[in-house]
Amino acid sequence: MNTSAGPALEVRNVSLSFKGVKAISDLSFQVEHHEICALIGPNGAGKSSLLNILNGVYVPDSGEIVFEGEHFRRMQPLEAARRGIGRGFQNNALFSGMSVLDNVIAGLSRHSRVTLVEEAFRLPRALGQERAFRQRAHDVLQLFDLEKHAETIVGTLPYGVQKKVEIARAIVAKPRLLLLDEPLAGMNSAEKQEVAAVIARLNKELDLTIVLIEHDIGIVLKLAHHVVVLDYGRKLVDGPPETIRDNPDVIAAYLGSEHAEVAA
Ligand SMILES: Nc1ncnc2c1ncn2[C@@H]1O[C@H](COP(=O)(O)OP(=O)(O)OP(=O)(O)O)[C@@H](O)[C@H]1O
Repeated sequence: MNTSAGPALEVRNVSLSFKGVKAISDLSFQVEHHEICALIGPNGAGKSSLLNILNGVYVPDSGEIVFEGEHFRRMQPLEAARRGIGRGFQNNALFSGMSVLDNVIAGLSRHSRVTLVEEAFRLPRALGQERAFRQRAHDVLQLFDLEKHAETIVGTLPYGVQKKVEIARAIVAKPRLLLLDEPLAGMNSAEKQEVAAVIARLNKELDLTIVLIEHDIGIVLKLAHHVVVLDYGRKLVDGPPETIRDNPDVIAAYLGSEHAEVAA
C-alpha cells in the first residue's frame, strides 16, 4: 500500500501533438488514491494518447506526470510497469493461441528477476521464480473466477471472458495504478455488467487506483468516482459523476455524436 500523502497521479499541463496536430492541449487533473477515474469524450478527444503518456509509450511535448509524488516527463513502459503502473489495451491484446494461465503469467514477464542464462539452464532461481509466477497467476485467476479456464486456449473463450483474462493479466504484477482502455468495448450488456463489477471489486478489495476510458456513459456514471471530460484534447470539465451528468458543456460535446445518450 502506498503511503505518499498527495494524490496518486497528477497530470500537469500536458500537451502532445502528432506532426502539428494537437492531440492533447495543456491538460491538468489529479487522481486520488483508490479512486476510479473515467476519461470520457468523443472519438479523437485524446483519451488513448493520454493513457499512452501515462504508461510511457508517448512522451509529452510539454508538461509532466507526477506519480506517487515522483515527477516524470519521460518514463519508459518497462519503468512504468516496475513503478506500479499496469495497463490493459483497447483491442484484445492476448496471445490467443496460449492458455489462460500462460497469458496471465505473461503479465509478470516484465518483473522477471532472473538472467537469461538462469532461465535457459533452468537453474534454481529460475525454477523458483517460475513457481512463484504460476502461484501468483493462479491466485489472480481465482479472484476473477477464471480458475476453471486456466488450461483453456484463450481464443476459444467468449469475448467477455477474454476481457476478464486481459484485466487479470494487467493486475497480476500488483500494480497500484491500473490503466484500462475501453475495457467494456464490444461486450453485450450482461458482459458489461459483469466486467464492470470486476473492476469495482478490484478497486475496493485491492485498493487499486484505476484510470479507465469508457464510452458507455451509463456505466461510467455508476462505476467512476471521478470523471474527466475531454474534447479536442482539452479538458472540458472534471469532477464527481453527479456534476458531470448535467453539465451543459458535456451534453453539447456529446450531442450529434454516437454517445448522445449522456443527454438522455
Ligand atoms: N500515433 C498517432 N499518429 C498520428 N496521430 C495520432 C496518433 N495517435 C493519435 N493521433 C491523433 O491524436 C488525436 C487523439 O487521438 P486519440 O486516439 O488519443 O483519441 P481518443 O479520444 O482515444 O479516440 P477514440 O475514442 O476514437 O479511441 C486524434 O486526432 C488522432 O487522430
